Amino acid sequence: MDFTVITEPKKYFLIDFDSTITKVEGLDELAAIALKSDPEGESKVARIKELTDKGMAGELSFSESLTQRLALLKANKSHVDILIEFLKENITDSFDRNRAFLKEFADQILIISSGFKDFIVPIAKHLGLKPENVYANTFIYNETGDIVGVDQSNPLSKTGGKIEVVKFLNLDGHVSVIGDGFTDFEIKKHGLAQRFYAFIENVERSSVTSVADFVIKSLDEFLFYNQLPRGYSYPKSMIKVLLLENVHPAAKAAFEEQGFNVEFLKGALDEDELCEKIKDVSIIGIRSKTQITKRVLEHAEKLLAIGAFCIGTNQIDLKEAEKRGICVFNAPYSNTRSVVELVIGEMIMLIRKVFVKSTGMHQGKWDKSAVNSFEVRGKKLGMIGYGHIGTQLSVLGEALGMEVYFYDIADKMPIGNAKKCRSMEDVFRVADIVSLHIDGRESNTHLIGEKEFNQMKDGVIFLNLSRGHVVDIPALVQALKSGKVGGAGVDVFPHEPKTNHEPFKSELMGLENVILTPHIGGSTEEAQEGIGNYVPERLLEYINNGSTTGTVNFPELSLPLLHDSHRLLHIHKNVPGILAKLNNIFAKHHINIRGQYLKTSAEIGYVIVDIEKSYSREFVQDLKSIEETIRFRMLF
Ligand SMILES: NC(=O)c1ccc[n+]([C@@H]2O[C@H](COP(=O)([O-])OP(=O)(O)OC[C@H]3O[C@@H](n4cnc5c(N)ncnc54)[C@H](O)[C@@H]3O)[C@@H](O)[C@H]2O)c1
Ligand SMILES: O=C(O)CC[C@@H](O)C(=O)O
Repeated sequence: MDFTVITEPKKYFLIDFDSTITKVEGLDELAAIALKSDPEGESKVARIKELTDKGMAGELSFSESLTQRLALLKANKSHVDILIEFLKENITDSFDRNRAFLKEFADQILIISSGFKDFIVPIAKHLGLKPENVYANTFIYNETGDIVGVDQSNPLSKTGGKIEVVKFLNLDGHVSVIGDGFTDFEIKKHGLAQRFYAFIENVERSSVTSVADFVIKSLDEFLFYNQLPRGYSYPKSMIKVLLLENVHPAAKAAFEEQGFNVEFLKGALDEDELCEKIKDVSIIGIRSKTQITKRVLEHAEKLLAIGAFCIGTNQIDLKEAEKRGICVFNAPYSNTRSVVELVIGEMIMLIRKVFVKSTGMHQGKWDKSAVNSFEVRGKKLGMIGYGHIGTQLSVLGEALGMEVYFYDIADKMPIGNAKKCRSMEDVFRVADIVSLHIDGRESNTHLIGEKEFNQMKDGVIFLNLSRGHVVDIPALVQALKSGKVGGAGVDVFPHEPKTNHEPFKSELMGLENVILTPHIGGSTEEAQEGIGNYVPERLLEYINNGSTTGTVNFPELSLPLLHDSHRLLHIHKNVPGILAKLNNIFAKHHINIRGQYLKTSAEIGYVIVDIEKSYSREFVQDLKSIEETIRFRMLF
């Protein structure tokens, strides 16, 4: 073989091809293409894959694995052409998004592969790499184009071939090897490279990762560690996302698609567990059970954003999060319809005594009677809280022929014929059905107690699908037992089990005409899917672009997409003079500003500056060292 000896420049990147530059093993895919119409094709392909794995894991000598695979493969030139097109569609994601690096460093990037030049060279060209830097095997074809063997004079067709090739290249400089196989590690093992990076974006082999200097989930990580030009400012695979409380799988998929490192847990975590778990988490997704307290936030050194996969955010210390520069998002609309439908269903069941009758029937009791069973038509529906849910219920209630009354601490415009009341008491005095739709702010704790129940009509139907702590439960129990409240639907409780495996306990259990549901007002497939898409979109917009659209605790800014610039995101304490300090640093370093955005709240300021791509490390250091800085990020 005639290998050109490269001595310049000083840094070399030796990269494996199969399952590293592409998502798949070329020879396995060639087998699948060639054996597509072979009746024993599937078992042959499986056998070929098994042999590939054994070769890559070092369990079978490479030449043995190659010989056995080729014997099973009945391929020809036309199959190779199909394979090339297939591989173009299956470039590993992080290689695809870092084409700029591949092109810029093409002279220093060498593909060292036991695969075949026949398909590697076209892919290398496709990525802007140099065909002359591809070291790989070649097929031997007969005159009709069938693959009949491999060029045996090529050292790469033999066990230890990669070592021999790299020895021959005699590279004078710092050599890094990136690959998924044991034979890649062997280059380093034989002293021919300074570092071996086990590449696990496509496949992870413990025999390889256990011997690696670094295990990298993507090329982004390699480029980040080595401070090389890259498509992402920070590798997404190094950003940990923790999703709790069984949020919809769409959320997990949304983060994984972009290469984030996602951990998904079905239940909630208690404060101690969360304090431990949150230390290396950058994004957390929760529902209503996980309490993100001040103490939890004190442990959350890396946390950038919180996603509440629900409406309520009272489980999060929003002020503390803001102070720490952690942006919180929720899903204000996606489950409102589901709650409203459950309220309607429950009030009909309760006012007709359907639930009591059904329970009786299960015990063999036939009670055909109209006594104390009513229609909702013409009844007065009283709501406390007239927000997203209250207003929707107002419309559906009127559609059922009810008269709607509401009280809200904020000045809300009545929808349809709904009547605005001046106090809760005004609502209680008239309503046949009282439904709570207030938020869970702390001051609403025990908003409804003995005094409030006494203000209601005798036999009133009472519904709480808002938050558990807003009702004094012993007072409700008393009101139900005395008959003051004729029936109740309760979906939310002061203490709710963390998971489906924990038992539920409440003084409301066993009472007549009481529907208890396990906080499922928003738990429909439709609502959960909607939330599972909506919240990750907001979180990703923030992480990738800096936009805080829809935040519940941050200055809200919708930013244009980043184009041909670097974006600086500076979160600081809102005290006078910060903008001047920032601008002085820009002036000192002669930075050309392309766009600047600022929004403040009483507590913090959020400044975004888009600048030209060239600037010094000292400039970044100066920005970070502004005393009032809470958080600083760069995006490109
Ligand atoms: N059961 C469930 O599964 C479920 C599902 C979704 C929402 N929720 C809960 O339902 C509640 C309402 O949700 P939303 O989307 O309509 O919220 P929202 O923020 O749109 O509306 C809440 C309204 O309550 C008003 N309010 C707050 N305190 C009040 C008080 N003391 N007196 C009168 N009005 C008061 C606010 O001004 C606001 O208009 C929230 O607590 C939410 O967490 C529960
Ligand atoms: O799904 C949940 O855990 C909470 C649902 C509901 O209470 C909400 O706030 O949206």
